[in-house]
Amino acid sequence: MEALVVGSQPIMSLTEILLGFALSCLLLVIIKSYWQRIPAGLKRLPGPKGYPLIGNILDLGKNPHLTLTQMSQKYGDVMQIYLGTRPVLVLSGLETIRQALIKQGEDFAGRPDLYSFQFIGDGQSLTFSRSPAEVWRARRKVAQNALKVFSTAASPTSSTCPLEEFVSKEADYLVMKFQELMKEKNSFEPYRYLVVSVVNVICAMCFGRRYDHEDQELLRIVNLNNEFGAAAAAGNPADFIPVLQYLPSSTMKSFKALNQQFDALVGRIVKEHYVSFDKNNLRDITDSLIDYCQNKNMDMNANIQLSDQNIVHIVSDIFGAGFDTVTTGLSWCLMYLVTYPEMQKKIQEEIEHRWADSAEGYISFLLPETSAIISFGVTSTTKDTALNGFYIPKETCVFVNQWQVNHDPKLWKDPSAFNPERFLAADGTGINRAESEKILTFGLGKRKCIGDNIGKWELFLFLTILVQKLEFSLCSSEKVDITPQYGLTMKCKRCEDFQIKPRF
Ligand code: HEM
Repeated sequence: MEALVVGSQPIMSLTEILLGFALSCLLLVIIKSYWQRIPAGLKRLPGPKGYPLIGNILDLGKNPHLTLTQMSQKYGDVMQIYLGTRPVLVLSGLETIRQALIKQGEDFAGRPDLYSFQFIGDGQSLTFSRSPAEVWRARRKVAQNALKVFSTAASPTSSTCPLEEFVSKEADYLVMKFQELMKEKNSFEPYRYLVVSVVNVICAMCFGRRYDHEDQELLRIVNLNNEFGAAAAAGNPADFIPVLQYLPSSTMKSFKALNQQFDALVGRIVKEHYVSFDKNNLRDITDSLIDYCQNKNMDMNANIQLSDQNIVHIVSDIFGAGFDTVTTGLSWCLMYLVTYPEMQKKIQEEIEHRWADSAEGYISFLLPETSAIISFGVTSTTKDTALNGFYIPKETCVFVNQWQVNHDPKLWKDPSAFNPERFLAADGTGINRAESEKILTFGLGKRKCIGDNIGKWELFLFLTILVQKLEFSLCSSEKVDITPQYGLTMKCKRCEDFQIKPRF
């Protein structure tokens, strides 16, 4: 090999020179990815230093919501961490979050291009895909419309809306089932029964059918979604360290498989709907989407077309988003009612004496206190932007720390204490709107949950019927641990010690 020679001494071989050059290039690429040019007048995002390649992943620990809340006290409401090699903007503080998601809503309305998102709904999901803004907006509108028709409009055969009918049926089933379990075992764990009932409600809305609680197809749906929740909560390292996408991963393999199974299942039900579809008798959300699709396809001026496959994805999205959240909210409510029996008594008295206006009563204070169950919202920036004077490039992944807002001592007196009465209006009549609007449950702005009213209404109805007919308590006098378990939805620990007494 030729060598660089000074006098008679070679000081560097050509191989060494090439290697040095390659390393310098690599170093430059790494520095460039961490070091961005900041436009004049704006500041660089503050945040903790991370390790090369893994960034701050190890700092997050088992409770990222708590760690990031702590970090925000040091670095502020707008800070940047690194997960692997990906910069992530973390937003805290209600005013900062309102500024970003509402006042600058268009800038923060994207979804990040996480590797795992492309396997949800074949990369076409309404919730997770990165489809162009106008396509996402049109699909969101279609989904909102379909939800409205089957959740709030009066059904032709009844004075109540379909959602009310579905929930009443399921709540009555639960009342019967809990009594049966008491006879058999003297105590029970409620979550596994609540989840099947909540799935049945969303099945009734989406597919017009109620399943028997032992039905194998229903249990498969429940299991697939439990697995999805577990995979999402565990986090996927390949989303943040791209090189891992090319290595075999058993977690990723089962995540892909369960998404395919879920789509195949919904696809089959949608196909059956096409066969029996009758334009003059729309039975459920799936029919309403098919109808929309056919009308749009006939309308040559329609700028956004919905394919049959898109229908499958919209139904899957509504279905997937609508039951883990509601079940978790409901199980928290029951957990608090057995932990604070005096609250249960108040609700029961109120239901008996003021049934008609109980929507403004104790349950409506209990719900915001117990159903703020989402730790983080996850969005991304759609263009280069600025927030609170900091520069934020296009396509930055954004974590919205909802947990921090819901436990912020600047917003709440004694934030960790159970105190539904914080939502009571000063004159003692009804709910204090300004206070309840400070709670972040359903996100804010362009990406806000489209099922918020359904979710609230469902929780209210389930709870009212259950508490009216049953008295819930725990069989052991030991204090239960009600520390939330970290996940995108924060769950309570399963508890086998529930018992009930029928009230009439
Ligand atoms: C207590 C119950 C619920 C909670 C706490 C909840 C919470 C949320 C949150 C935090 C988001 C994300 C907002 C963001 O990205 O900033 C969301 C999105 C969404 N939710 Fe809900 N949700 C609930 C019930 C429901 C129900 C019942 C449905 C449907 C029937 C639903 C459908 C959706 C959909 C489709 C999205 C995605 C919207 C989009 O990306 O444009 N949710 N929800």
